[in-house]
Amino acid sequence: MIKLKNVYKEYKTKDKNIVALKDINLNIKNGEIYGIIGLSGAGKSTLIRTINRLENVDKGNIYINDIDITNLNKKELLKTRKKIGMIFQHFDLLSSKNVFHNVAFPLQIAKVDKNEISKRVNDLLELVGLSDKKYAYPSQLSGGQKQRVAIARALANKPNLLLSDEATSALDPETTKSILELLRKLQKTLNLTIIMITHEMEVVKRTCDKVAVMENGEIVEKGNVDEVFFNPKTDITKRLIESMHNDDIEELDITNTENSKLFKLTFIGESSKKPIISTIAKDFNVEINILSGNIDKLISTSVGNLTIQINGNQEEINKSINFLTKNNVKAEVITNERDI
Ligand SMILES: Nc1ncnc2c1ncn2[C@@H]1O[C@H](COP(=O)(O)OP(=O)(O)OP(=O)(O)O)[C@@H](O)[C@H]1O
Repeated sequence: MIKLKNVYKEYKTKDKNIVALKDINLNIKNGEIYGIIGLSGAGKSTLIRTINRLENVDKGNIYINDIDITNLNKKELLKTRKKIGMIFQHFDLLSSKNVFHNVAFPLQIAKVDKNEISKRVNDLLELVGLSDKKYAYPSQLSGGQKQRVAIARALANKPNLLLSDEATSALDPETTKSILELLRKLQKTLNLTIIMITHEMEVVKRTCDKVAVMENGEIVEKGNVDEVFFNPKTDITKRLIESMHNDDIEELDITNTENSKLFKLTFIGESSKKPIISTIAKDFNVEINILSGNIDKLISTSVGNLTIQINGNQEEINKSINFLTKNNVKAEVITNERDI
C-alpha cells in the first residue's frame, strides 16, 4: 500500500516560489493501476517523483508498505528504490548499448551474477515481446520497441511498484494501445502496482482501475475510473473526458426552446444495453433526434454518452426524463448561450 499524507512541495526560484503540491492525500492499494491525470503544470511529474524521492517533499509523509520514505537514510533509500521501477516519455535508453545490455545495466550495478543476469534479461525480453531484438541498438528500434526495452529494464530488479511518467505520450495511438495492454498484462503476471501519470483520459480509460485528477498542485477529484467517468464532479474532469470525444455541440447550432430541449445522457454498465430511447419515443408524446454518441469501454465496465434533442411539450419532456432517471441514465440539460 502506498499512502501520501498531507504532502506539500514548493520550488524556490530566484524571483518566486512555486507551490507544486498542496496537501496531497492519496491511498494506492497493492496491485492497483492508479492514474494521475491533469493538464501541463498541474504537478503530476513532481508528485510521481516524490514517490521514489527523486524529489523531496517540504511537508507530509509518503508511506510505502508502512515505511515512511521521507525519513530514510541514503542506504535505506537505495534499498527501497531497487523495488521501484520507472519509465519515462522519452525512454532514456543508453544509445551506446544494445537491447540486452540496456536491460542488464541495473543488474550489473546491483552486482548480480553473470549467469543470473543473462537468464533474467532473456526472460524479460520474452515477456515484453522483444527476444528477436536482443542485439539491436536503440537507434534501430521504433518508439514502441524502445519503450518495451525501457519497461524490461525497469523490471530488471523485480520491483513491486512501477512508476510511469507519460510513458505513451511520444507514441502513436496504435503503439500506445499495445504498450498499455502490455502494462496491464505485466500488472497481472507480476502482481505489480502501477502509478501512471498522463494528460490523456484515453490512457486512464484503457488501463487504470482508479484515477486522481490534479489541478494547480491539488487533487481535485479521485475514485474508481467508472465512477469518475459516469459522474465527473469538477469542470477539469469533464473537460478531460470530453476531450476524448469529438462532439462539439456548439457547432450543431441547435438551441433550447420551450418545446425542444437538448440533453446529454450518460449510461453505465447494463443500462447502456437497454432500448431506452425507442421506449421513450413510443411511450411518451415526444420526438427524439440523436445528435451524437459514444461509448467508452473502461477496464471494469462501459460508460456511454448520448446527446439528444427531445421535442414535445414540457410535461412530456419531464416524463421522459423521469423515465430515464428511473432507468439509471443520467440526464443533464445542455444550455446554450443562444437559448430562449
Ligand atoms: N525544478 C523546478 N523548478 C521550479 N519550478 C518547477 C520545477 N519543476 C516543476 N516546476 C513547476 O512546478 C509546477 C508543477 O510542475 P510539474 O512538472 O510537476 O507538472 P506536470 O503536471 O507534470 O506538467 P508537465 O506535464 O508539463 O510536466 C509547474 O508550475 C512547474 O513550472
